[in-house]
Amino acid sequence: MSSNSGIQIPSRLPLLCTDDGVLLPGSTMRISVDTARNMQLVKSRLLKGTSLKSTIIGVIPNTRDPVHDSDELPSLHSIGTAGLAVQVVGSNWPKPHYTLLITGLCRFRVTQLLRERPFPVAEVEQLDKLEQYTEGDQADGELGELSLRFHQAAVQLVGMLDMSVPVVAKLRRLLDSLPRETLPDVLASMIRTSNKEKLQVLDAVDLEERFKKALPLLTRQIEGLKLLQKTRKRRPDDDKRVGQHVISSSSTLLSENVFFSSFLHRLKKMPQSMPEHALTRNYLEMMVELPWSKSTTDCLDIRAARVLLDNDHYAMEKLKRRVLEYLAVRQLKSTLKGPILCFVGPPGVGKTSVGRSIARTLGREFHRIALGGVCDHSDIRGHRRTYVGSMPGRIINGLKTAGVNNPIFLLDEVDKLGKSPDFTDHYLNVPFDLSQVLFIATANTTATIPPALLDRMEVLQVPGYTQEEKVEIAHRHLIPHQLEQHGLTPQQLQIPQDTTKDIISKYTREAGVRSLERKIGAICRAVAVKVAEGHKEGKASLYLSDQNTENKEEDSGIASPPEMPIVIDHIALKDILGPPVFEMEVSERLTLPGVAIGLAWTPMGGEIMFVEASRMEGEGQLTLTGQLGDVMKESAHLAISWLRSNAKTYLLTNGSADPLEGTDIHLHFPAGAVTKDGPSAGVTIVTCLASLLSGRLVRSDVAMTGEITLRGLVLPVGGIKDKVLAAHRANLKRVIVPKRNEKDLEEIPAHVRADLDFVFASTLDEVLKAAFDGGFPAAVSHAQVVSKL
Ligand SMILES: Nc1ncnc2c1ncn2[C@@H]1O[C@H](COP(=O)(O)OP(=O)(O)OP(=O)(O)O)[C@@H](O)[C@H]1O
Repeated sequence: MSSNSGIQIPSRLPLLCTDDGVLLPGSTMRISVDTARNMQLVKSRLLKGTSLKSTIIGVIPNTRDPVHDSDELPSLHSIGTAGLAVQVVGSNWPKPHYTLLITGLCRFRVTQLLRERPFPVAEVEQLDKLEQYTEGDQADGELGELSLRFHQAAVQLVGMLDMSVPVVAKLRRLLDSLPRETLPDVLASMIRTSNKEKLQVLDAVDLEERFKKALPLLTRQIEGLKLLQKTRKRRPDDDKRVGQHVISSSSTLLSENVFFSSFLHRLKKMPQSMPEHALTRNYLEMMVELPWSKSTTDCLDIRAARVLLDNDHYAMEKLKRRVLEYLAVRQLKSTLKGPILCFVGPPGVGKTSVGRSIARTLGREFHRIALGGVCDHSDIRGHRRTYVGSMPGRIINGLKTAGVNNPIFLLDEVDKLGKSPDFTDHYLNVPFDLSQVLFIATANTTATIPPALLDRMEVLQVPGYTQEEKVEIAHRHLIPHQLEQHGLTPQQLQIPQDTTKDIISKYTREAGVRSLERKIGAICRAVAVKVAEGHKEGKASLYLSDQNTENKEEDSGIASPPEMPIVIDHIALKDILGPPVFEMEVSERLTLPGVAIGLAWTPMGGEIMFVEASRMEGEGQLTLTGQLGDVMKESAHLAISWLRSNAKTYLLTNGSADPLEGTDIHLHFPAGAVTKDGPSAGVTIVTCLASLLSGRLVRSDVAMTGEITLRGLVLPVGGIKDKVLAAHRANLKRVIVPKRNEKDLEEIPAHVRADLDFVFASTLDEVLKAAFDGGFPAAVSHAQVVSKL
């Protein structure tokens, strides 16, 4: 029965012979292609063709044993399914082949084989009317009764599955929306059936016969399920597993079918180009899989939340307090649209893990969206659907992964975004209600967050940790966590606090605790090996005298258990982690005039920064190296100008009116790979140059920060807490900070403050006095001044 109206498939179709499955109309199947004929078909029809027609091919099941190497065309089955190739993926591994994603459209019969090479092409007769799927009118008589019974059985089957599995719920909705005559094909390809049984359904050209062939398959599945449910002990997850078992590979197929009718409808009207079809198909699939109305229920108990946050995180009091306030407000007024919280701080200080805890306290799904490296809006908002290879954006993909419409999204590294994102998805092109989603953002710095986005967020600073805080975090969280990860117990491995301090100061240099956690992991691995090997000796010797212990074991023939607990002392630490990576280098570098230590703030936390200067004969030129930004270069020029104009006061003239006369100065900021900018190095540059010009050494235990003016004033700068912590980490004793930053010291833990001698400077004169032993200028014997003025 050839169709007179609606969509007609071409009367000549290239034939793809499949060995591994039967494609039925209304289902989607992946077909692997590697025989010469099929490969040829893909190459010359699917990859070269541009019209819609060229993407429709005939898929014929191979009913005989495949004879791959033979040049003979296998005997072809006379009935096949016309399919639309929606995706072609090629690969050369393990051998050249293509994988096709094909959606079945309708049955056809081969009336005449026109040619066999390079791939078979046949004259075909279309058997199913395509538009019958869209009409959906109910049949009467035996057919009507059969279709009713079939529908009831299908409903019964779905009723036995767990409705909370999204794919099952989808299937349930489908059963009512799909025309009944499509059900035999759709269900036969979803439930467990052999290829032979599918073939019988395919061969049932007559609709009534098709219902008759497919109904027993459905009934068998129902009986099988009943048996399975009876014999299994009823555990809570059972139904779910059964559900997944039955419809395991059918999710693509389901979504395919929901919109199958409208899909075909659009197919009729669409420009005849293959990419458009593939795109529409992917789009529909995405639309169906999105959690439009599925959500979790918030279960917020502020007291429990506080306990959980405290249990998960040491210190970070300010942040935890703000998070609790935020949650409390949400609890009181759930409709309130709070700000987007943005945690800003160096890597490894627990920003992500606080986000995770918030999700746990609320009982929400958590999904992290990495924005680092996103340079294009389309990454977040998706591509317009009309582009070939277009994809939905990360937000929409995240929703699909989370499976609910109210997850917590952690927008990681919003500072690495080029521009301000807008969250309407281009690909979806219909608004998805994101009002239920709770967004939390993280960033290393606010400086590069797009202003429009920063405006909508409440920034919460998460500063780096002091050495003491790190020791606590290590002993309360990181060590127990790593022990558990490596299957060890505190009775097997102990890391004393002194060892932890050594790890922190000699093997890591970071504001957070990420490397620290990694080093602890390395220790656990080393110990786990020893425990598993069943060594006899514990402590340091465990790592040093492997050969002896092995010999002893060989002698006795039995591996004896290690002496517990294995305690990691300094020697064992060195054995496992190697020689210390960071030795204190500060004093060594300050043995010549023209070196001073500044304090820099970077997105990674605070750092000490050396500034070096040297002079040579020349014409008063200033050379700057070390990847400096414009602001930093300006600071250098300001510093030179101020020193020139105050040379007399500080006895720097060295015999001429201008200390730079006949002299070139080279100012270098080591660690050239890192771009440095900002005004806060001003005081350090002045000190470094004053040292160079005076020939006096800067105190080796002093670090400083502050912006300067031409008139020698010291202006306040940012990042004081991180900078002071860096100075403390480097074991420096005196820190010179701008007077107007004095208030910022409140944030610094008392024990750190107690270790340091702070000098609050409002003029450069005060800076220089504090930076040099005995003040500046002091009676310097070699700086005999002969003023020409
Ligand atoms: N205050 C803390 N208490 C307990 N554990 C912490 C604390 N801070 C960090 N950690 C632990 O340190 C590890 C790194 O933290 P996390 O990944 O959350 O850092 P992050 O700030 O998000 O880093 P990034 O910005 O690089 O993603 C985690 O295992 C986390 O649990």
